[in-house]
Amino acid sequence: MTLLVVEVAQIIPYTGSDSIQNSANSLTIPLTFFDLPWLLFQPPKKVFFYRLTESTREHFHSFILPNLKLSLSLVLRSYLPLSGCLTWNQDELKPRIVVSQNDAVLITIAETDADFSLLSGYGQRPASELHTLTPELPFSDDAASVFSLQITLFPNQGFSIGYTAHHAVLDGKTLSMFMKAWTHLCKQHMENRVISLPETLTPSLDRSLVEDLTGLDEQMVEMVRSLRDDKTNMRSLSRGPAREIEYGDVLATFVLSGDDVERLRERCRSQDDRSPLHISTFVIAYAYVWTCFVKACGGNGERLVSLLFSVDFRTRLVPPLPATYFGNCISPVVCYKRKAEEFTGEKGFLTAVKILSDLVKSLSIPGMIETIRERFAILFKSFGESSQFGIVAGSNRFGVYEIDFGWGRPVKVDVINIRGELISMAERRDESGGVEIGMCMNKTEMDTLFSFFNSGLQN
Ligand SMILES: CC(C)(COP(=O)(O)OP(=O)(O)OC[C@H]1O[C@@H](n2cnc3c(N)ncnc32)[C@H](O)[C@@H]1OP(=O)(O)O)[C@@H](O)C(=O)NCCC(=O)NCCSC(=O)CC(=O)O
Repeated sequence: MTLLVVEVAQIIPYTGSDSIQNSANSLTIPLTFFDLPWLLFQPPKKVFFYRLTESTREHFHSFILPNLKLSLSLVLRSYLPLSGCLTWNQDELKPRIVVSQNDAVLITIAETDADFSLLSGYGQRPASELHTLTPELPFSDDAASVFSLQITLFPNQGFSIGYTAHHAVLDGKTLSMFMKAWTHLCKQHMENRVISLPETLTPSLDRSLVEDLTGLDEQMVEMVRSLRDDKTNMRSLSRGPAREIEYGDVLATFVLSGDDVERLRERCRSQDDRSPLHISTFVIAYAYVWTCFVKACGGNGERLVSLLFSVDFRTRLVPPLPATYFGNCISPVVCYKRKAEEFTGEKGFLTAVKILSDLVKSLSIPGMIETIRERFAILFKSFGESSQFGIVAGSNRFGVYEIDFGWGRPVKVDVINIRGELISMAERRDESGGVEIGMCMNKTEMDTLFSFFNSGLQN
């Protein structure tokens, strides 16, 4: 495939015709202890595919692109931090997001001759081609961009919107809310309606809502510093290199229908009717794909494996944060060092369900936030100690298939920064109750995984 960059534009938050309003586009907000550990992670990358019957170059450049750009500028007015950057001054404990007048979101406009139907499908797709649909997110020691976009035309087929975001600035829930807000304003603009965001899509930037009563900010900063490879610049905002995509890697989407989930739920109940299990769609889907993955990896059954997922604490804090809180309000929960053979036997799926069920149930135990630093520290220490470390990006609650700019819902949404046991999850596009699971690995491993996945559903 070839990808031609047509334009690199900067979109600044809309200020109207009144130049005095420009000063309203300046902002400084500190990171919280929820944000700080994510300085050590690679940025999330997602691609939304939109199929269009009319996607000639002419229509794309004269109609679609101007509407996307203008509505982006409009929505950035409410989502100012996205146009800024992270900085970490010598006299400050922690980094902050700084937005100055005329700061902008970098947007790359490209055109590709790749096969839209292939890349936006569910089967095995070349990971290297999918990666070309998301932009770089510039960073240096002194400053790191927060958010960048790439809009790619597949002439006469459709277009994709890919983003790369700084994880220390916002989590998946905020990113989904932003995308929905952008679509909301795009549709209002195209229909010549009054431009305004509903409360549910208006972010709350109020950092005073996240109280640090026990010095967690300082503890998190210390932890982040101790884990940096480069000890010469303790305030560096550089990140290590992203995991290389390997030649021959393919990304595929595994689907569990609502009926599949229900059958798997029944399988748990029939194997264990004593323990009160938390058998949500999320638990069933993660447990099922995890057991298939561990089986597909083969190898020594004694090897140690761990599994983790992120929890949204907005509704779990006392008092809760607004659902519209902008930033990170997530923290991982983990089951460490189980033997792989626990997941490969007849009761492997039930074992995984019980572990995940216990982790979800543990969330109601007081002290989850007070111990957040210790829990992250143990996590970072343990990364190298397990052969496989299951992690879920995304969620089956983000409603990504509702992200419709006015030309129809996306035909497909993919998390791109996944590989191996870092998997992604989303709800099904055309059915409530099911799940889509993204995975990326080499083709031979993927074939093996597919066969475990499909045969396991037929039992
Ligand atoms: C901890 C959890 C994973 C546990 O999920 P569960 O689904 O098992 O448990 P739960 O208590 O939330 O929901 C249990 C049941 O309650 C009901 N229920 C609860 N909340 C609901 C909601 N918002 N919409 C619809 N149903 C809901 C459902 O019936 C569900 O069962 P049923 O489902 O069977 O109907 C989740 O609560 C959570 O916090 N999810 C968000 C994780 C997150 O933000 N990840 C992104 C990380 S950032 C990232 O990765 C970057 C990026 O994305 O870009």
